[in-house]
Parts: sequence; C-alpha cells; structure tokens
Amino acid sequence: MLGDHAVNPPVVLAPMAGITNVAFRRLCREQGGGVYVCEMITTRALVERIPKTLKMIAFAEDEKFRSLQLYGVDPDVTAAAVRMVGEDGLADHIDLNFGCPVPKVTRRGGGSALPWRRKLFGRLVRQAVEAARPYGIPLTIKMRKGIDDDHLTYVDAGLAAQEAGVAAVALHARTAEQRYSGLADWDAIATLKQALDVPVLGNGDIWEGSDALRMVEHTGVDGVVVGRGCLGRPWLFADLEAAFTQGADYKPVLPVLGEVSKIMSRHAELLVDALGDEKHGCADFRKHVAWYLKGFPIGGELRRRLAMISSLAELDDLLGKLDPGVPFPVEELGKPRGRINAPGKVTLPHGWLDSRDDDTVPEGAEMENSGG
Ligand SMILES: Cc1cc2nc3c(=O)[nH]c(=O)nc-3n(C[C@H](O)[C@H](O)[C@H](O)COP(=O)(O)O)c2cc1C
Repeated sequence: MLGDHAVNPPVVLAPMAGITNVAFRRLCREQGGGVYVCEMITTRALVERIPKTLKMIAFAEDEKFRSLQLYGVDPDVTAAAVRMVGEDGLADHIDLNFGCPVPKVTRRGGGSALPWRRKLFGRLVRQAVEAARPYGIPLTIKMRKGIDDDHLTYVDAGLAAQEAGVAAVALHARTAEQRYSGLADWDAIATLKQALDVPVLGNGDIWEGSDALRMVEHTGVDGVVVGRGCLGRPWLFADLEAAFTQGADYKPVLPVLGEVSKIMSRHAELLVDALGDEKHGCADFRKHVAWYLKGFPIGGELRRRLAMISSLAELDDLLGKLDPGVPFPVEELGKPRGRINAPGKVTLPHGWLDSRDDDTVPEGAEMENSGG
C-alpha cells in the first residue's frame, strides 16, 4: 500500500506540526519499522519555494520512504505543489491534510473544513492524484469525521477520495469541534472501512501496542496511525511492531529511567544536528521533556531545570542526577498525553455550511506559512 513494510499491518507516525521533523522521525525509526510522515507543508509556501518551508522537508539519506504531508485549499496550487514534489524528487509519498481544526486554517476553508464543500474537495483530490500519477507517487488523505456531529463528512469524503484514485484514506475519528477531547470513535473507523475498497488507516487514541491490536480487531482497518502516543515514548514503535508480530501474547517492554534518559539524550543530539546548533536544538527539545518524564518521581526543581536546558552538556549533567534504576510508572500506561484540549466551535468562512456544492476557492485560502 505505502512502500515496503517491516510491520504488518502498517504503522504510520502521524504528521505532527512542530514534532515530526527529521530528528524525531529518525528517533522513531531507530525503534521500529513504519511509515514516518514529516511535518505539514503548505502548498503555496512550497510552490513559492519559501526557504523555511524547503528546509522543513529535509529527509535523512537513509529515510527510504520519504513521506510528506501537504496542506492546500486551491486545487491548482495543490496540483502545482504535487508536480513540484514529483519533478524535484522531494518525496516518495504525499498525504493531504483534511484534519486540521485550528481556526487559522478552518476560517480559510482549509483542513477539516474542506470536505464539507464536497465539489471543491473532490476537485482538489482528483487534481492532486492526477498530478502525482506520472511520478508514481502514491497519494493519501487524512481527515476527521466532519465539522461537528451535525455536519459529518467522512463517508462521503472517503468515497470521493477513492473515486479520485487515492492509495489509502486515514481517519482521525473525531470531529473538528472535538479537537482532541473525548474518545476517538472507532465505530466510525469501522463504518468507513466497510464503505471503502481502498485501504483505510485508523487514527485516534493508540497509546499502547494493545490499543493498536484492539483497533484492528474492532474496525478491520488496514493500518494504524499513531500521534500523541509516541510523544516522550518513541519506543512505542518497537511495542507496536512486537504487538503486531506476537499478537495477544505481546507484553510491552517498559524502559527504566536510565534508558529513558539515554533516549532523551539521543533525541536532543539529533535535534541539535537537524536544526544546526545547540541553541535551536535544545530550545526545540524542551517541549519534549515533560512528556518523557511524565509519572516518574523526580523533584520539581530538577524537572524545571531540565525543561530549560540550553546545551547538551547541561542536559547530560542533569540527566546524570536521575536515579537510572527507577522503574517505568505503569500507572501512566494507556493514559492520554500531549495535546488534550477542550472542544470548541469551528471557525468557518462566512456561509460555509449553507452551500455544500459551492466549489469556488475561498479568497485568501492558501496559507503562506508552513507548520503550526
Ligand atoms: C502537536 C500536534 C500537531 C499535529 N499536527 C498535525 C498536522 O500537521 N497534520 C495532521 O494531519 N494532523 C496533525 N495532528 C493530528 C495528529 O496527526 C493525529 O491525527 C491526532 O493527534 C490523533 O491521533 P492520536 O490520538 O494518535 O494522537 C497533530 C497533533 C498534535 C498533537
């Protein structure tokens, strides 16, 4: 379906803006096999060759299946971006983002707002697939259930994407209104799987290997997409591989604090390497500290100093103060982490919900900046 897979069914690292850069992808790849998607790239910024955007699509030389997520609203700009990826050989797989719920995206009609405008959505996906075809690049989409419970789109959008010729469809089984709150609706994933012939990937609330097994059993999906579960736990990919290889007999391998420290150190080193210097690498690493240490009994002062590190030597010095033998806090298993924000009304362009069949591109729809 998507390149060669070391793991069956395939495991995909969900694109996460600000997280899934070349350093984090390498860290995860060192743990297990899978498809690792880079941060979201805005189509307009790509076609305009904005240097910051081009830098974001850096792949490591040994990254065999280079996977890119594009965000666009205008079918012509998106098709141009896809052609550019093909012509310049920038990636081996393109995913289109129809899941982003943040106001700066949905108020322009993008991300999770777009599938509601079914003609525009269909045209965009069709043009993108056609643009990717000559280069043999598989194109997938990632979407939410819909805008809210009264405006669900996932079955229609899945069918339209299938007709347009996508290689697979991923569903984050929440509405945009839910953001990251509540539980993902795995029944919706099962419904989509029943409705489509192309492979369906399930996304939402995989915190442990056992969750992935349950999702596959419950929904029949062809693969799983994992987001927040690997924040501070890149070894989740080793667990997922073990779970899919060993089935119900699998037992998670839980690292002691000394092993977590080693992974933290490695992550920071990779970030310094990827971002060019200690200042930027260490600043980027700070947001990961709380995720790595969640639940471990560590004093507040040490935790605070770790979250403010500015050099690798300082990080190693502070990590050296931790007791390496402290066992993994098992009470944290299965608990949500990362972004868990409350539901909120979705900001949409004026009159968006009243005209499903309007296929004009909203004015100012294409964003200039990638990420966020
Ligand atoms: C920090 C963060 C950034 C995200 N950025 C993107 C993004 O750029 N593109 C996208 O399709 N989804 C993005 N997502 C959503 C995830 O890909 C995923 O769909 C969501 O977290 C649900 O999966 P999970 O329950 O495994 O976390 C982001 C999520 C988080 C937490």
